[in-house]
Amino acid sequence: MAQHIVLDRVSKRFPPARRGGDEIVAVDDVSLAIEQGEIFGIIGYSGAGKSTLVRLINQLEPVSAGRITIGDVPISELRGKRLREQQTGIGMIFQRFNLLSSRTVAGNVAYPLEVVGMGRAERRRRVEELLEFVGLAGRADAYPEQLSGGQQQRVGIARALAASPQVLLADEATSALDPETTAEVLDLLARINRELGVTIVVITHEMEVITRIADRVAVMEAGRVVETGSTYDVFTRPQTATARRFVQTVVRALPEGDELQQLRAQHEGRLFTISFTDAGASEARVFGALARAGIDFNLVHGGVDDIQGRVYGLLTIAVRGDAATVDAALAQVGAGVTVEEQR
Ligand SMILES: Nc1ncnc2c1ncn2[C@@H]1O[C@H](COP(=O)(O)OP(=O)(O)OP(=O)(O)O)[C@@H](O)[C@H]1O
Repeated sequence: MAQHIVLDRVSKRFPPARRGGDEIVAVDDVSLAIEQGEIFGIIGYSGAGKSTLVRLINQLEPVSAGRITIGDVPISELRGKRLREQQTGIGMIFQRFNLLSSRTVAGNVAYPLEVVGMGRAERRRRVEELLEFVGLAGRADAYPEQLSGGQQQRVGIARALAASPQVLLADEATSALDPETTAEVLDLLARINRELGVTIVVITHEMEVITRIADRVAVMEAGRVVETGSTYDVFTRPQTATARRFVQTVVRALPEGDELQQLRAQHEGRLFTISFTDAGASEARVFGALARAGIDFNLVHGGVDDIQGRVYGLLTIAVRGDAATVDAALAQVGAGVTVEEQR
């Protein structure tokens, strides 16, 4: 796939909050290549620099160092009219929707089209088409306050798509929504990506957003990108402590410390952890091998997760029976499933 948004050693520094204080390095020497047509997630703790990074991509903030290109346009080097032209090719949606309360739904969606000077009749057609696309065809004359949060975000999305952008930036776009509405908005973003081929960058602290729609993910910490990879790889094999902490909130982790002690106290026998990815293997092979050998076991921890539609299993079982028989049975399990004893 072609590279679409490329950050080359980008930094953003803000002046110190107080006189004599330290300069704030919000983004610190970040290099990143986001591919054409992918959904790219950015995660990290509050203050890690995610919002700043996104504001650099659309140049709401100038970079302090480095270079950003979108397609073949060096956007970080443009100013004035040429920058504004490029910015219309980048849509943005926000956590708080940022709609104009004095304008109707149609008026909000039309706003960016008025700014670029599109004529009234064409504008009307485009607004209709956009509202249809986001599933709000009947609500053109409503005011934002008459809509649910999910509907307001769909207006925000229609407005962001108005100028047919090639890039859509979503800054915590579902963080103010309930789980059901979040799922609807994520489905809409996935559809925009699939049907319109728009490259989407999502910043979020909600890991479900990433496992549901992001093809790849970057983990930020203190202004730096500390880890990047496919969502599946980062979530099944996190390399940094920060990534591990995020991943564990959605993907079941191995029992450790107190939890492991408790499992030992509650269950007789040896504890084994079974892990497998989506290469056609599953826990059924382990269960089958134990059952055939007449070995008694039960599932005590973990489960099977879905990451971007792919399976990841990490489960712990307590196994009772003669040690040699258990070892022999587990030796039969074969490739694709890893079985490890928790000692
Ligand atoms: N305009 C600004 N002036 C000064 N400091 C800023 C400005 N914008 C951001 N910062 C600082 O830069 C750092 C990164 O902030 P940023 O908002 O990008 O982080 P974030 O990861 O998006 O966090 P959150 O999820 O809380 O928004 C923080 O220390 C923040 O206080």
